[in-house]
Amino acid sequence: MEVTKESANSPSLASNGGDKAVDKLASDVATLDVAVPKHSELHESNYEVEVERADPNSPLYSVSSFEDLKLHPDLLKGIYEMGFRKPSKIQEKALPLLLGNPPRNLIGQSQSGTGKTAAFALSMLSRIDYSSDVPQAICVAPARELARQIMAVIKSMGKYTTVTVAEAIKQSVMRNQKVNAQLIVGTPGTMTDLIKRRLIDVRNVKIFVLDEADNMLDQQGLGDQSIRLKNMMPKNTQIVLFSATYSDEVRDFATRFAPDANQFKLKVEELSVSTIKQFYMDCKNSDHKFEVLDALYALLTIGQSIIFVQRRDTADTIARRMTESGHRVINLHGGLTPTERDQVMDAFRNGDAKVLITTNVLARGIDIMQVNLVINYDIPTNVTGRTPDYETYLHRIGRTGRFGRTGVSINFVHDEQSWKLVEMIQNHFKREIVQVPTDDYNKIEKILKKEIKG
Ligand SMILES: Nc1ncnc2c1ncn2[C@@H]1O[C@H](COP(=O)(O)OP(=O)(O)OP(=O)(O)O)[C@@H](O)[C@H]1O
Repeated sequence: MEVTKESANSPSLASNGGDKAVDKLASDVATLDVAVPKHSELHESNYEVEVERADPNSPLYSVSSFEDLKLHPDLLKGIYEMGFRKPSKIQEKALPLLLGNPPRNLIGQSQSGTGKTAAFALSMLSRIDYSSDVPQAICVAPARELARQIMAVIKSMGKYTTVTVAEAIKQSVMRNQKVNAQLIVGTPGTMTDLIKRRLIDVRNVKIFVLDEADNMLDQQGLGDQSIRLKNMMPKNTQIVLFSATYSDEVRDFATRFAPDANQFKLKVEELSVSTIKQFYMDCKNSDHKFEVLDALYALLTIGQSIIFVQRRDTADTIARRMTESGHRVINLHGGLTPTERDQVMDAFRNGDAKVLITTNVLARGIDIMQVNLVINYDIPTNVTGRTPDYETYLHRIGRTGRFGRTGVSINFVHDEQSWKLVEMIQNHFKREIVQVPTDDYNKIEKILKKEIKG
């Protein structure tokens, strides 16, 4: 099998494009490492991606180029400058359907970290009439951090267009100020509020995107807001839903929310990404979990990691105890103010902080290439605590292993119930969750280093 060469220094970049301006830009950017995050182990990471992409069964595999997808040359410039060379499978398959006329709704599903954001961002940017200064594309996501991240992607992709953009998240809009941007990304509460107060005029909206759509339709409050929002849009608005997961019930609801949609579905055994290795550690009791965490972080110095807990107060406690123990950690949950949340997220994103403790608020969508370890300090469960929250589990571990890179996830088990939950998760996704010892740190170090390095 031939391995596709895709490093940022590839000389063959955009060689099949017809547009001179794009070719020129492609050769200009060929020497730039624009897509390379500050702290990544670049060469190994790119190698992993190349190998993964050569496999036709990989969600990153595609036969076409971005030029084949008939994107506007200005958008091609933007995506090449981001370091993208070839579409992923979901981008290759969804973009032609999303851009077709008359516009048709879409319910998209693809594994975590496989480029869904670009698929809907490029669709929004392609649908806008740039001569008209009114809102035309609206996107909502369940958390402010995710909305901000989507906005950053849109700004990069749209860099060579004249698109005007705005964020509809708490504290982003001045009181009573009208939002005239062509493309608006936000959280459903603030978006609803601004539309209701006629600060966003939705009469010319052509495309309405729900990222993490299953979550947006499923959660009580969010679901009602999403329906309300949809009802505010013009009748012929193209509705686009994306997620890595749709439980059967949500899929049913989604097909009513986005009628007559083109659909992409994954089978359950395709859901988890093979490059994310899954482990569990058998702790003696809930106190022992902290000791194991503490010892683990005395070993781990590579890359960045996220520790997920179920409750805000646990996040605070773990953060305090880890700090007392001499580790540098940061902590983010819904109890912080918007400004605090932004500061914490920015510190993690730019690599100033290496260990982030958080709740499910960051389980979905957050894309930071250098995260190579996810710890489920608490296993995600449904309200009863008796069954796993399979979707949240998949999204949480999907914060690592982005776009074909390797990653490790470790589940902490401390009693029969949590052990059962892990077993149920293993059976559900049909992927092995391997035990690592809690008492042999040499062995743990070896296992983790091997997997984290790929
Ligand atoms: N065609 C491409 N070539 C190279 N990198 C890409 C390409 N498409 C996306 N990426 C990169 O892959 C990473 C993951 O993409 P993205 O965040 O869109 O994943 P996702 O499918 O939305 O994941 P999640 O389900 O976790 O939300 C991003 O860093 C993005 O820049």
